Amino acid sequence: MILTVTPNPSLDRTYEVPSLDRGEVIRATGERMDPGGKGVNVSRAVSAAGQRTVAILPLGGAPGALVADLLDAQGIEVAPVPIAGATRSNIALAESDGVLTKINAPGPELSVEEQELLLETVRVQSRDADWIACCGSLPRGLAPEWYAELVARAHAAGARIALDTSGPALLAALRERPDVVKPNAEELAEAVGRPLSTVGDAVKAAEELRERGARAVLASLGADGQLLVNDAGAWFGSAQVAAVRSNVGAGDSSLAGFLIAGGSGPKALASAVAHGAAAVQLPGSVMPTPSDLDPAAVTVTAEVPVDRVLKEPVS
Ligand SMILES: O=P(O)(O)OC[C@@]1(O)O[C@H](CO)[C@@H](O)[C@@H]1O
Repeated sequence: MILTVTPNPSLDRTYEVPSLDRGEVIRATGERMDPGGKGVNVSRAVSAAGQRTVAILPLGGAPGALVADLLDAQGIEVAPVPIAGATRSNIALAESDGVLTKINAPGPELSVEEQELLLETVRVQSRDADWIACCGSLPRGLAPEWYAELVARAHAAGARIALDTSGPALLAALRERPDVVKPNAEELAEAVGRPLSTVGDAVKAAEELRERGARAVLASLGADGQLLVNDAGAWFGSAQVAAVRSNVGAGDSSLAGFLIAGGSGPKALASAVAHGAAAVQLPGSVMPTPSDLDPAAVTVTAEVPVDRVLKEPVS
């Protein structure tokens, strides 16, 4: 079973607009609502793959009730933590030329009691978890060390941890040796405090995260592909993608692909790449089902193209 923890979930609202004109009233040509937050998306992708998952998330207010309804409609098992504040709504503005602008709200503040209940819910649910995926930003009230605490507790209970977060929360958690961390290129560059211009720069940054405690690093490099670095070596994976529709949730789909394929080694990387490539070709944060995957379009190699210049370098 893959357990996911999303401390700061969201009601994701996507508006399709012809173009973004600042200061103008913009009439949307389409809109959709998805239950969101990175761990929630991982659960949606795991469930779409036919594997068991439970999503732990604080839920409150009308947006929280909507998120619960949407997850229920998708058949996702949820362990909700009721909170007094209202779950945030995150907005995505998708322009017709494919450019997407996202506005992520800070989310509600969790009281000390709610934080405790969240940790207790993780403890109870983690009993039959093979993996616990801890994903996304922390809501107000949770200290940057919160994920570190969660990793320590989960390891003590014998579970493996996949962590997808950024900034101080990522850095603080490294010392507890998460089994895999999943930064994107920006998060990787931020973590090591230097720009990334080549695939080799990303390999060096991933090695540095391993030196600081991560057992494995699964880094998504956007259109360039994905990198897996662990104690056995480094692999690079990429896929042919016909047309990108939305990259919202693509990293979450990748992490789900990685975990459902065992969570280590090149086969899991190939599954991560296939899931990420399928997700970007679907609208909003729709997660792929097995029929959306095209494993034949995926290449994974141990000959990492270290000199390759990134299409989307991080300065
Ligand atoms: O603010 P965070 O927690 O970093 O990210 C939240 C979020 O952008 O991540 C998901 C896509 O990965 C969306 O469903 C959601 O809106």
